[in-house]
Amino acid sequence: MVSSLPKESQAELQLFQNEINAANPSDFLQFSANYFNKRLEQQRAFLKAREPEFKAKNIVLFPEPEESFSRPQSAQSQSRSRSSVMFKSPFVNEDPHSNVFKSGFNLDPHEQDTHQQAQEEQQHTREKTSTPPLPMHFNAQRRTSVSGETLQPNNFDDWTPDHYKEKSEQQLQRLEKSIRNNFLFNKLDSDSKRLVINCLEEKSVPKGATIIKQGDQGDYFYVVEKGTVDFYVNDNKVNSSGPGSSFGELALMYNSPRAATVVATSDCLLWALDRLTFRKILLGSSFKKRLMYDDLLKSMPVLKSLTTYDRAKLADALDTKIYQPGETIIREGDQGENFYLIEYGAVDVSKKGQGVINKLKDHDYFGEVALLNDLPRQATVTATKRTKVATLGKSGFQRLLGPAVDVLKLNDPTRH
Ligand SMILES: Nc1ncnc2c1ncn2[C@@H]1O[C@@H]2COP(=O)(O)O[C@H]2[C@H]1O
Ligand SMILES: Nc1ncnc2c1ncn2[C@@H]1O[C@@H]2COP(=O)(O)O[C@H]2[C@H]1O
Repeated sequence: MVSSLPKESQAELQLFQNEINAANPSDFLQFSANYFNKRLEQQRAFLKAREPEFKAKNIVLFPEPEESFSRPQSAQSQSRSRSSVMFKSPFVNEDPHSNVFKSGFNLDPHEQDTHQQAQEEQQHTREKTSTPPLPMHFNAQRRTSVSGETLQPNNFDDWTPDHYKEKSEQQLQRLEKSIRNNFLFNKLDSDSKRLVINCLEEKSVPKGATIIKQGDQGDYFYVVEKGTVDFYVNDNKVNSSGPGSSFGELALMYNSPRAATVVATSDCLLWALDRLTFRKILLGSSFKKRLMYDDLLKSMPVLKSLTTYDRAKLADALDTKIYQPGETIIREGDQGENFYLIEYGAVDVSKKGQGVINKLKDHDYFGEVALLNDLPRQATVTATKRTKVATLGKSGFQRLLGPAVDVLKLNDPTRH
């Protein structure tokens, strides 16, 4: 860490370091460029929402470019103004390299990995450092976009949060209680959290009212402050939930029709977040894992029987690990703790006295035998290439695989 830097910059570097440790990217520069542009976008969105507040204090966050250059200025002041107000990212459209970035940026979904632990560390670090004061020459207008961001399909440049309304102290206290244990909000850094909180709209719903109808288009995501709701899929009750829980994310995430009908089973007080803010802020952070693992989970034949909802819940529980060639992932005779899905790479399965008995690759799985049968590991699994796996802990394995467990049992390689 460069100790001469201001405290905020040091905190920022620490966050970055955490992300790097967790993702272990093979293309460091690509990863870094994406990371910092994302941070810039988040900061921009946060400030855009608070623009009126700053205007009232005569602070211009988003200066008009013409304004900056139309007034006659001394050479000295002009050059100062150019560098401070019109700072231009090297990745703007006119840059000769920009086409390279535009066409080649979505390289490898592998580089967008983030580890839950790192996110929690990030949250922890940010919680400790309050919103940094604006630097003297701060310019919120600076360009941020470089890549086709797969996780955040719309561009922040075109977006202002329409539903932004500073909450009263009393509302904030209530909200703090409702979202304290909601993992979606715990994943947000403090700026984004504040932005989301101020974009939430309060909605009272009487007992018996239908809040969401299966098949409808998605408009809002909901957090329950008070009351209880039931979920119905094709008229069958599948779930219920209460204060602190949230629902209505699937249609907004996947641009799909509502997957369930949601009915209030008591008078409810809800907080609603509009579709666009949800996609801009929550999708890329709180639901990052769902998007990150979506392709993998969809492509695995063993998981074909899972619904979108099941897959989403499963993705929430996954973690990523990368193994280098020659590394042992599972050792025969050990206790089983995890189930593994291979995102990419190759592994050998071997048994004492028998040598290699199986070879597995992209989109195969392993580690299920010990968990299904409560046995020690039945074989050793070793990476033969750089291998990236998604891991699911024992309790998640028992809770979240639903009908896929029957398929795993049927395919158990030790059955005969
Ligand atoms: N078993 C379930 N299947 C589908 N959706 C569910 C289920 N249980 C809860 N839900 C929630 O119900 C919501 C209905 O709207 P969405 O499809 O947008 O998002 C859905 C989920 O948040
Ligand atoms: N023929 C095999 N015998 C035992 N395990 C195998 C075989 N082929 C693949 N495997 C995988 O190797 C894993 C070793 O750990 P588990 O016994 O938990 O689960 C095992 C299976 O997922």
